[in-house]
Amino acid sequence: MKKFDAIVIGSGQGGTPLAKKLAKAGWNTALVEKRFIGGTCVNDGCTPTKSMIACAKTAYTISHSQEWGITVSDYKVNLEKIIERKNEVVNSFRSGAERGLQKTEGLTILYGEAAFTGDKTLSVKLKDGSQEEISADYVLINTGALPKIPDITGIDTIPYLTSTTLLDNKTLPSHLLIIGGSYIALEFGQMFRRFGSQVTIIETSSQLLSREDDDVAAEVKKILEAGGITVHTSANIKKIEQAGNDVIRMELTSGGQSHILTGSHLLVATGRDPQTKALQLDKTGVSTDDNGYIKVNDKLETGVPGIYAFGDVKGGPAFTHIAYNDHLILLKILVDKKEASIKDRPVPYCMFTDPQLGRIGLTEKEARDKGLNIKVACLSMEKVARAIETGHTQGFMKAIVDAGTDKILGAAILCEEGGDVMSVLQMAIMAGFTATQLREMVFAHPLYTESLNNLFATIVD
Ligand SMILES: Cc1cc2nc3c(=O)[nH]c(=O)nc-3n(C[C@H](O)[C@H](O)[C@H](O)COP(=O)(O)OP(=O)(O)OC[C@H]3O[C@@H](n4cnc5c(N)ncnc54)[C@H](O)[C@@H]3O)c2cc1C
Ligand SMILES: NC(=O)c1ccc[n+]([C@@H]2O[C@H](COP(=O)([O-])OP(=O)(O)OC[C@H]3O[C@@H](n4cnc5c(N)ncnc54)[C@H](O)[C@@H]3O)[C@@H](O)[C@H]2O)c1
Repeated sequence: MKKFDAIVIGSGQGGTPLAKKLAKAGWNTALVEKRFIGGTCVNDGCTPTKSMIACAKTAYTISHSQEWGITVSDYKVNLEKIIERKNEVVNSFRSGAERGLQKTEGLTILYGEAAFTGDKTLSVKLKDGSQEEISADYVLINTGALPKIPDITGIDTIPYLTSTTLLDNKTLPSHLLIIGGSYIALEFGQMFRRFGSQVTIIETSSQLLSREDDDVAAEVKKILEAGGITVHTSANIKKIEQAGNDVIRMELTSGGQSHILTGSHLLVATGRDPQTKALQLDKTGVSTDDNGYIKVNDKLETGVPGIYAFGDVKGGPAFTHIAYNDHLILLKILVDKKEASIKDRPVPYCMFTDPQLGRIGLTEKEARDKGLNIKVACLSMEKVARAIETGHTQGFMKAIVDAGTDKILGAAILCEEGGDVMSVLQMAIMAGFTATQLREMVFAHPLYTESLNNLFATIVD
């Protein structure tokens, strides 16, 4: 049995930098990865989707070029080329990360699947079929999540797609049915609509993006529908079946009415399940919740001292920047021997539809549910100079302000580059700036951020 100081399982956005930095700090470290270096973000998530969304935006701009006074007589979407471009970006990110790991002294990479045999001992089924037994004082689990498939009658009889397999599907769907109405459904839905597919989104909740305020969700729905996407909310899918070659038939109710939909392809985008099964956690004292997520405390430690879990596999917000921040917290605790915790850290995020939805802090609903005395600032993008000049007037900016302290509690920025505008507000929140300070701050003209002056002017009594 080979003995290490630390074993990191999974090379996601947390595991890769953590393994590298532990080794650089002098820890004899092993990194176990069963698939590709880089994990979900690089291989199946952020990188490939954002690369393809950029192509979809180009197609959209060309198809609407008349609005800018430019005539383009013809254009064609070449999905194979788009996938090729996406693969080039993914491969460059993956091989860059792999090279960085390979040249790190004190780091052993094991390409295989890890399973616990005891609290601090693991068996790795290597890709060449052999087995390696390893142990360490510290085991750090970063095994991520996989698409969740809901229990719907007939779903197992059809060749459904997931966010992973759709990325390499070289046939443009004539009609893409999408189950789910959150980030994955909306980013892929708009992307494929812009590539030329007919798209229908089927969501079980009463609104898209069920965690967001209803006015934000309604505006997103309006924008998607204006782009030609059909949306069913409050949907209950009764049955799915293959109804002949390339025809998928779905029976559902939505809004109290029965519907029969037919499509050429089906994307299942109903959330993700943690990758904990293969780990054989029953050989350890590590416990999971009812959904299989590993239970950790605010310091990311499981019930077994020395075993930690971080990133998506621990549950909570599933974003790359959260997995990355988890690794920084672990480094502080393990290497620097300092106090650090995930408690009360900001959780910004951005949905990469067009326009983007940048989000930070409390929603209006969350603030009201907490009984806070708030003011709500809201500015339509139709009143923003930069948006009018560039022709991006869909959406609005909204901020929640504490009526007593004038401090900003949260924001939803639904506009072109909404993620970046949200990040400016995130820094303002962290710095403790007031709404009045932002209303009076000098921003360069004509930027989207300049409109923060006008956004906060909407709540002046
Ligand atoms: C389509 C899509 C788009 C997304 N877009 C965004 C976005 O724009 N912004 C954003 O912030 N987030 C986005 N996300 C979420 C983001 O990708 C994840 O939150 C992030 O990748 C989680 O990283 P992680 O380090 O927890 O795990 P992962 O990146 O999932 O890595 C886990 C790794 O562990 C390996 N592994 C699992 N089990 C074992 C085992 N037993 N032995 C060895 N190795 C194992 C896996 O092969 C994998 O490589 C997106 C996700 C998807 C699916
Ligand atoms: N831009 C980003 O940051 C980004 C982009 C994509 C994914 N992600 C991450 O990936 C994770 C997974 O995303 P997701 O969109 O799959 O999951 P999600 O958990 O956010 O949403 C799943 C949606 O599917 C719906 N649903 C579940 N079962 C259904 C059914 N039977 N019929 C109809 N609808 C059903 C739910 O009500 C929910 O709206 C997210 O947690 C997110 O953090 C992030």
